Amino acid sequence: MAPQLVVHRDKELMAQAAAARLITKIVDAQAARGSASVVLTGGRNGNGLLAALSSAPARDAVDWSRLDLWWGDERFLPEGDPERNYTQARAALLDSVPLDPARVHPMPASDGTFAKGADGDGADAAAEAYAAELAAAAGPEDHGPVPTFDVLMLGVGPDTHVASLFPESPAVRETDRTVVGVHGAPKPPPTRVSLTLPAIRSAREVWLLAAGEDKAKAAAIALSGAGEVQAPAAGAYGRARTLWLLDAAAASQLPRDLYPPASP
Ligand SMILES: O=C1O[C@H](COP(=O)(O)O)[C@@H](O)[C@H](O)[C@H]1O
Repeated sequence: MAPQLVVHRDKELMAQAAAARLITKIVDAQAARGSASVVLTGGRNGNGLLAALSSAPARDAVDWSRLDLWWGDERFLPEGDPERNYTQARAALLDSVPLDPARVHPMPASDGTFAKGADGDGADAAAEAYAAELAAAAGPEDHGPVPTFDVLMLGVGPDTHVASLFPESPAVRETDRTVVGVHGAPKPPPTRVSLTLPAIRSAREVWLLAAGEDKAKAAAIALSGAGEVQAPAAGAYGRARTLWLLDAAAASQLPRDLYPPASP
């Protein structure tokens, strides 16, 4: 199924429109199934969306107590570290809405249970634990050891990485496990935990967020038929829908058949 593209004027508008879209999705899923499940992304665009959601008047339409939150990846750092995706999501939105703590599923931190030990940096064990948490939440109606998320969001990195799946890395080649430890990532911090492409593809809808000029080349490559090992964003798609949400700067290098220039 071909991805759908929506291009907004600038990154602020993109964040606001994506937040409005997410509110509607969550409300619809809660009406249809009683609860909703969303996978959050880190990075500038993901946090921009959460901040926009936090100030959206319609945010009170969501029943926050019936929302399951998961993460697509995490920077494997101590609890509370300002660079952790979880810490940033809390600051942008989560601390200001009445979530049910039992339904919030951050990826493990690098201190505590999964602290560095004789068997390595702990990220592989943390990944295994998160995979088990996902498997426990999956039901018979799901298609495997991961729940069928309503929406899974991914920021697109300037090098086409999504979650912590970097081009040509072992993690992007993973076909069996749903969550992996990532070692030696080219973007700091080097140690991370990430959903794999098979886990990402279990979502009903996958939304890729790309705003800013530094995302233009990545969007053009991923949407022009590149392979997923070279361009991980190309391998991120949902069961029912794949949606690229861009701003005009990130869309500026797209092939004309995908994003024709506006008529004069
Ligand atoms: O490190 C990460 O980067 C990507 C992209 O971030 P951005 O700031 O370039 O938008 C993000 O999607 C991922 O969750 C995060 O861990």
